[in-house]
Amino acid sequence: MDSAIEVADLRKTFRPRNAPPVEAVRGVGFSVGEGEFFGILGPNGAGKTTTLEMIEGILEPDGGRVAVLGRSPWPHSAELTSRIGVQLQTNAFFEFLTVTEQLRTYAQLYGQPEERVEEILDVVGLSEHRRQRCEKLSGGQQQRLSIACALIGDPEVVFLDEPTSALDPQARRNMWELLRKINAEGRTMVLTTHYMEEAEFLCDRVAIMDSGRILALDSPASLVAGLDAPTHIKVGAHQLSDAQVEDLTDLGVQRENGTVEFETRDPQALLVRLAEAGALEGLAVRTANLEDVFLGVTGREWRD
Ligand SMILES: Nc1ncnc2c1ncn2[C@@H]1O[C@H](COP(=O)(O)OP(=O)(O)OP(=O)(O)O)[C@@H](O)[C@H]1O
Repeated sequence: MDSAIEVADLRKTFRPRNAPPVEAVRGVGFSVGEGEFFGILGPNGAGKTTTLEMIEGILEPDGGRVAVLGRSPWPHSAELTSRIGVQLQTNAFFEFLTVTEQLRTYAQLYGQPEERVEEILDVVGLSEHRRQRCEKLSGGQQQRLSIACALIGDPEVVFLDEPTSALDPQARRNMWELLRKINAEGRTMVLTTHYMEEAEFLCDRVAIMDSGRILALDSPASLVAGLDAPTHIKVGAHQLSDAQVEDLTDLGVQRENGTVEFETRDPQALLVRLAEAGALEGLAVRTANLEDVFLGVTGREWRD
């Protein structure tokens, strides 16, 4: 796969006037293949936005190299700008414009024909709201409009900074479907998120970032498989005597709020024995996920 983005040893330190310097990005490197859906996952303050802005050409790096479609994004080149799409923060819309007027303005800036506006309204599912003023849209609709602005120039690479923050779970799912569709058109996607589930659902590969560094990078499935973590099986505690719990315990057991949770490396055998004991009520099985990967690489619990 040819790469759309190459990043090597990227660094940025902020030097606020009345506060100590903040080393936001401390030597980050990765490449993103053409057509890949790439995610940067990390908690608040990990350095995701700073990294993204240096790749987009919004922020000048202190050190390291970035190439997007074979070109350096800093200083700005109009040629590169026309080939990338950057999702706007939703509060960055032109004031007092309707959805159509907003998109028409962007279409003109990108030298796109008028028809492109209708096309994009359809892609992001905002056709019905075309005459609505931007500030009157719901949170989810505003996020869709910001993605429409990023797509209007028909970009090869699309950058999304936490595109589903502040959305309710249903709107988030709808947004995931939209982002998948955009990626399926052959566009390279780079997304930052602090939602594990989002990274797991959307991304071909994920870089886990914390304190300005990338601590792990692979497909979500490989990151989880690499952990070799046990499976957790939970059932209602009232179904088992203490002796039975002791007998069934493999790696460990935890009791909480009327449940008993076993940790095991042989979930199949444990499930059979629980079935034999007639103790499957309230059954919940949890295999390892990216949360466990984060714990594994940082030693800290993940908090959204
Ligand atoms: N302009 C700035 N001046 C000073 N410090 C900054 C500036 N921008 C970011 N930082 C600091 O750099 C660090 C990384 O910030 P960044 O916004 O890149 O993190 P993030 O992973 O995107 O977090 P979030 O999910 O909260 O947006 C944080 O400690 C932040 O406070």
